[in-house]
Amino acid sequence: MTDDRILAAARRPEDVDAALRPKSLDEFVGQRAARENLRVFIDAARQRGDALDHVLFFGPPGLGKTTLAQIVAREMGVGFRATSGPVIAKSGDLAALLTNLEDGDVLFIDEIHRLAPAVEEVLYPAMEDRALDLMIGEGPSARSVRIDLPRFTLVGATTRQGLLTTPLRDRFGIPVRLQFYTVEELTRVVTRAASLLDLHIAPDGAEEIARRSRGTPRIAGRLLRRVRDFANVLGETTVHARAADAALTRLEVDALGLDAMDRRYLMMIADIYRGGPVGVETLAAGLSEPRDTIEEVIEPYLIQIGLIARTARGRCLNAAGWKHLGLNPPAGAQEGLFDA
Ligand SMILES: Nc1ncnc2c1ncn2[C@@H]1O[C@H](COP(=O)(O)OP(=O)(O)OP(=O)(O)O)[C@@H](O)[C@H]1O
Ligand SMILES: [Mg+2]
Repeated sequence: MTDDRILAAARRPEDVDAALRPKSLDEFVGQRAARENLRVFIDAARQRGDALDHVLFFGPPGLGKTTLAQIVAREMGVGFRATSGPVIAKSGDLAALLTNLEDGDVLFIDEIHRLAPAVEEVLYPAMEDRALDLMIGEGPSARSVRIDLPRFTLVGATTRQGLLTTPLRDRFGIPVRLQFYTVEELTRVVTRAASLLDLHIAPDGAEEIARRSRGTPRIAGRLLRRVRDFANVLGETTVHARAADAALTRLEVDALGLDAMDRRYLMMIADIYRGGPVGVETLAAGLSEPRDTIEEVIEPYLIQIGLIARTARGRCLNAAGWKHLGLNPPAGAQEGLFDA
């Protein structure tokens, strides 16, 4: 279900992200604080001729974590090796990866919150001392041997910073939280992507797509492609706001950029739970969606734009949420408590 959503922020095969990926920090739109800090740390490391300290990127899907990881390697002028938490099954797999790195390389571990505990243990001395502790032999005669590793930078990415163990989190010298993009930033992302796709788009057309992209560049790129399809079929040479709006409405992306799944989620809180509070497990069961999807993909943006609130007792619909659904909160609903 979730995979079919045009607005799902998770990567899909047809996204061909690579074509639209910015290749340098200067090309990368938005995330100003993160960009400026990275620039300083990269320049400093280069001046010292040292590897960059380990970097952790965290934030909702599609905001540019993988893209920034690649940019870090490029700006440092070093090699880039990529893997992901669930792929590294055994500690030996990670040991093999680490011993094969070249001096200064970036090792990118996506979904780093999903590393097996035994694998994570190998990572600690590797990150801290650039060393690998290997056990040789078994039983009473077993002993541990320390192997030195090349200098390297671990770049981790996660959508769930809260699921990282403290020892792992503490070993990243440069933690970077990615934020949802503003409409102005996404307008630049759309304009840039359109020119890479050889599509003429009017400023109001780019802004219309930007406003409906859930603060997420990946979604902006995807919506742009679908709008392009409609424009092609209709024989429009330049995409204006009206054409973008017509295409997005047909795709059931509403004025705030919410899709059918978001509206089902909001309706469930409104209709069945009178605005909440309602627990996330209950919502997950009612919507037949995994709890992770609700928490990582659906909720962050709805919270960001103030339609719902996450409280200790569960999720509540805010006044703006009721309004967006075109409904009035029932007398005595909880929302007023959280809107102030
Ligand atoms: N700042 C940006 N400017 C322009 N395009 C961007 C920017 N950030 C991301 N993109 C585009 O958005 C898409 C998704 O980015 P990316 O794959 O880096 O996201 P992610 O955070 O790694 O997502 P996930 O959590 O699913 O792995 C890519 O096509 C990329 O080109
Ligand atoms: Mg990624």
